[in-house]
Amino acid sequence: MLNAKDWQHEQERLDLITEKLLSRIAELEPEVTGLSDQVRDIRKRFWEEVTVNTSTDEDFEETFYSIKQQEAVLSERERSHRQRMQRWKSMKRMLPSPYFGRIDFQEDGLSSSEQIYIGVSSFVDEDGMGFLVYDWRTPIASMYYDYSPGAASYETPGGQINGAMMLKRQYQIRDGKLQNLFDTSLTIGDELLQQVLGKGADAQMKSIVATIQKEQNAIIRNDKSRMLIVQGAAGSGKTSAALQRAAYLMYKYRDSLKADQIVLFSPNSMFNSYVSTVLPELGEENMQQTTFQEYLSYWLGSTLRLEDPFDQMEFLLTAKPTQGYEVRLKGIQYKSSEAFLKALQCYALWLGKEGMLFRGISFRDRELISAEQMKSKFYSYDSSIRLANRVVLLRDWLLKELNLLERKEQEAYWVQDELDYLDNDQYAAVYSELLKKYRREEAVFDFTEQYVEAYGEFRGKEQGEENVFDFVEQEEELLRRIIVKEHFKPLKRDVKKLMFIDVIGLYHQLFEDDAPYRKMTNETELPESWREICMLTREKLNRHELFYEDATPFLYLKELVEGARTNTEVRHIFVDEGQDYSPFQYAFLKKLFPRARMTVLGDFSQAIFAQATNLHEADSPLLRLYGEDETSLIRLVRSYRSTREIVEFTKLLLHGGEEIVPFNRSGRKPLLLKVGSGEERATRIIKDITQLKAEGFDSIAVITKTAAESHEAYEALKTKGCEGLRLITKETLTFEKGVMVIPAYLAKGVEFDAVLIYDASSQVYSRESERKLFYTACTRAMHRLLLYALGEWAPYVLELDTSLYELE
Ligand SMILES: Nc1ncnc2c1ncn2[C@@H]1O[C@H](COP(=O)(O)OP(=O)(O)OP(=O)(O)O)[C@@H](O)[C@H]1O
Repeated sequence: MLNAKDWQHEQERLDLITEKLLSRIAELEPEVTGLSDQVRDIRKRFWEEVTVNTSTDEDFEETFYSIKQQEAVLSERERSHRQRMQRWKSMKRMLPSPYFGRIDFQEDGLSSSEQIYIGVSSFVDEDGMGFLVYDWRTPIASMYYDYSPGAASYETPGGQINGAMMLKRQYQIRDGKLQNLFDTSLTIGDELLQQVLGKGADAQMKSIVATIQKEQNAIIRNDKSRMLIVQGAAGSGKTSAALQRAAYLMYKYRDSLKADQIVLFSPNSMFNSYVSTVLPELGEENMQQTTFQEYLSYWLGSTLRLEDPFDQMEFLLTAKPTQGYEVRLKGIQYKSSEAFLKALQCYALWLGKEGMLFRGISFRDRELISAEQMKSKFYSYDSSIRLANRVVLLRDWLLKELNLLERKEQEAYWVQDELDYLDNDQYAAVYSELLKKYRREEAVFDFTEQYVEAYGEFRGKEQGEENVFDFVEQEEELLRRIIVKEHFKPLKRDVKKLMFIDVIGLYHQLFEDDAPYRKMTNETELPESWREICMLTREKLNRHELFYEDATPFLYLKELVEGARTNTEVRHIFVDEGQDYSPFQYAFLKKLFPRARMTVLGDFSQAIFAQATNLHEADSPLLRLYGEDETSLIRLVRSYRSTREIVEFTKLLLHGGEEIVPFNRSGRKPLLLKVGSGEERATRIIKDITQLKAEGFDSIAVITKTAAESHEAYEALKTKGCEGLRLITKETLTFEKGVMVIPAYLAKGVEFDAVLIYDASSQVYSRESERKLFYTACTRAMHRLLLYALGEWAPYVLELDTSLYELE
């Protein structure tokens, strides 16, 4: 056990490290500022230092090397400045709490053990030889997360190092003062973890480096698999593990991996703000963060109005179970499936033989090139050439045709009209623009020869009047060319953007009827109500709109026809809330980022979208995406977010199907309250919120099923005088502490001190398909969970054993 002497010894060491840090920071300070001045200075005087002389070959060579040398000096200074700056910043960040852990490790064959202190960055002794603090991401530090005292080992590039861990100690240090010390045995610091988890929710997610658990460490440091799937219970630290993993990868591959080569797909923009501080807290730059919806909209551009996933969700949650509802649901399921993906691939093959649709090119109400002409040209190419390559051939042919047509067009009447309408100033402006362009970039014009002639005439005119007539003639011809060229520019631009392909028509064509669909796609098993699905899809497309479930297939088809627009820069993709993506969307991501590794984190028990993907069962399409050998699956079953009482309650909402082990932190049982009226509920909720605030909870969410219910709840609570209440909608960009009303699907991934389920009655939650949404809402609670019902309880609550909750 720790005694006063140990404590004193540790405080002394801490003081020593703090002193060293302070002195190194002070030492670097003038250098850091001085160096940036130097770099600025060199940049400014760059050309003063090089002698530019190109008279002879030797002079030229000398100039060349002088520039090269100056460049090298500059980049060396810049690099050294960057490095020092980073060191200086990391030491400043370490100062309040230089380390959080220590292990004493004796390597096999050595006679003594080494004390290894672990912190958010490394801190090396002045002589550069010894580590005073090891970065948590170093190989040796991994033992801190993986072992209890006893036999231990770690991997290095040179092989495995074995030995014995004699001690494992944890520290809580604040502002350079030792607050607490724990020697741990079995798991790391249940005591420290208890303290960390007992705290209140924050507006921003925190890093967990001091208390990473062994199974989380396996996720963080896994760099073998192309695909890493993490199926983890609610609150098991999936998001946390993902963020520390990004930090780990940036450290391990710091020479080759930049922050913008990692992309995180998150469930919504508010979540992005919630997690955005973790990496900077760890001294790393943020990775790229986006949502799948954002990505789709970006690629779709303005061609079609895209429904957003939350509107899709709202429809599914609020629509009555009419036939239309069932058809939409069936459509979503089919369009999300691998079967549809295969159907589209077959469709693309079929298009290689027949059925391509083009859009004719028109100009001033005349068709210049018809769709039929394009089609016959397209199918005249060798059929063994890939579809997308034939599209390129057609594009080049169209550009040539347009050049010919452009030349012909110069004689058209409308050109004469435009010429007549040019006033003198416009003439002069066009002409002087012409001159400037000519001088700058002769090659811009493909009629240089004539221009030079005209230019010559112009000079002639300046010298004498004889050549005026010639010049005017030339000038008119040039102006005609310019006028037509300007008008043809958008046509050519559209051709370059492949807008002559009727992608909407191609997608539409798929949904025309039963028999053609089978023929075009080789599909044998059509979903139920296929005709109705077709009709619904066509109606939407005719309005130039796209259902959310159609967006990925539409873009996929576009890629198949036009060729893939892949991103080869991105090396790692993280997909959080991965259960909410369809197999189709995964296949699309893989195609878009062919050089990236993928980390998918999710919980099938929280699958709230109709297109959900099971992440870990044997038949999961995710396991097939990169093949078994390239795939690792890690399961997290321990839940850290909620108290044991809340976990026990929520776990049984799922019939105990998933294995979930609560972390041993106790609190009050969930409270169930039946209310007689909406007014009574509002009054009671306000009273409960006041009480919760008085107990010190400052992040409180009233969770509803839908956005519509959120509005209703917000109005009801406001009318009754609830102060400081915020309404969270899909447009909300930042996550803040306080009291809020939020629909369950937007609360995904975030957490609150207390959660109040606005209406847990069977009037609101009755469908079996909404069980997971209800579960997701309840699992957002860290310390307190309160449920209200106007009428009978939802069936999932009625099934529960009454010992799991308090009733009022
Ligand atoms: N090793 C850990 N040390 C300290 N806190 C942890 C640890 N692991 C998880 N937590 C905390 O548990 C909470 C839940 O973590 P996180 O949000 O990462 O879980 P999740 O699995 O993504 O949850 P969900 O799927 O329910 O959204 C967070 O407050 C996080 O800080």
